[in-house]
Amino acid sequence: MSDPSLSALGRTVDPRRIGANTAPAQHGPAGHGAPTVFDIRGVNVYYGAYKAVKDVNFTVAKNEITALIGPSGCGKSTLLRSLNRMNDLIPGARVEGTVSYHGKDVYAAGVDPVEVRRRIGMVFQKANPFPKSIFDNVAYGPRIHGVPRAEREAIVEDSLKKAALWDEVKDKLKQSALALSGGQQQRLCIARTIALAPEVVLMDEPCSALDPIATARIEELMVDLAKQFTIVIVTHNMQQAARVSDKTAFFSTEVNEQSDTRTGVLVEFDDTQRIFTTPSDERTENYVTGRFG
Ligand SMILES: Nc1ncnc2c1ncn2[C@@H]1O[C@H](COP(=O)(O)OP(=O)(O)OP(=O)(O)O)[C@@H](O)[C@H]1O
Repeated sequence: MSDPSLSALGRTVDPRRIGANTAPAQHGPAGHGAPTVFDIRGVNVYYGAYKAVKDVNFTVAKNEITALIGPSGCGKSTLLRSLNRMNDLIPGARVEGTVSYHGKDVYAAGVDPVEVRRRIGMVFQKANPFPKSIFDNVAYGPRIHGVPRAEREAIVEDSLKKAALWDEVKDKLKQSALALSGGQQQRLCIARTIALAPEVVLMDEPCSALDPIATARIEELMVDLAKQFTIVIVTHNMQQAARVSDKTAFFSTEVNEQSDTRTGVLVEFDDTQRIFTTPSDERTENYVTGRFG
């Protein structure tokens, strides 16, 4: 199991930890009272002088699926990327406040962003397999982290099984990943992410380019993966958030009249069921009932 204590975040990756199974845990109601993975406090994210999201506070519990929803431009992807320091790769992007992961600020001095991104993996909106074989796509991360070839084979099989793709590709592992369907490519990208034995998988609208059948497949997979991983998903699809997530964070935008800019704010964070049935904020109710957004 990946060492969740963040004392190791500044260290070079230990290849022996890659591919190690995370202990299965309960998903759903049994997850209540689960340990906190992220404690996000007073987070503001800027692009240059522009404040894209402000004063965000919520927690992410282990082995739960947390959905970030809200209208376009309210900062969902920006906030998601701040959880694993992916915004570091965007020139001018800056995070204020605290993103605490198992009690340690991921932005603290000495924390290695590469190790942060290994523990907190990410799946993007559009499947982005490398122009390599199916095997090499999944083996890539373990290979560059020094895992020996013999062990990589077991990791590839295990990751493809966890991503519910093994049965479809086990006889063509040497074929190009680019020949897979869109839904298969997205499951391959999930396999590639989990091959590094992360604890958390961040998903940025992972189904937006997929048809309803491929989407249903990924949704089933998410619920299954949450037994083993902690998942944070950005989705435009409210039904999807309602179907798969345990907790939902609803974001909206506030207009700054002087600068004529919009800044994302977290309106409400709660159990998904409550957000969709008895939200406490009128803005949330208007959004989930389709009156706004
Ligand atoms: N790389 C960037 N540089 C500058 N501004 C950016 C950048 N990425 C996002 N923004 C701005 O930050 C704000 C929030 O964008 P973000 O993509 O996080 O919102 P979102 O809620 O995920 O939107 P959508 O649902 O449309 O994907 C927007 O005003 C956007 O234009």
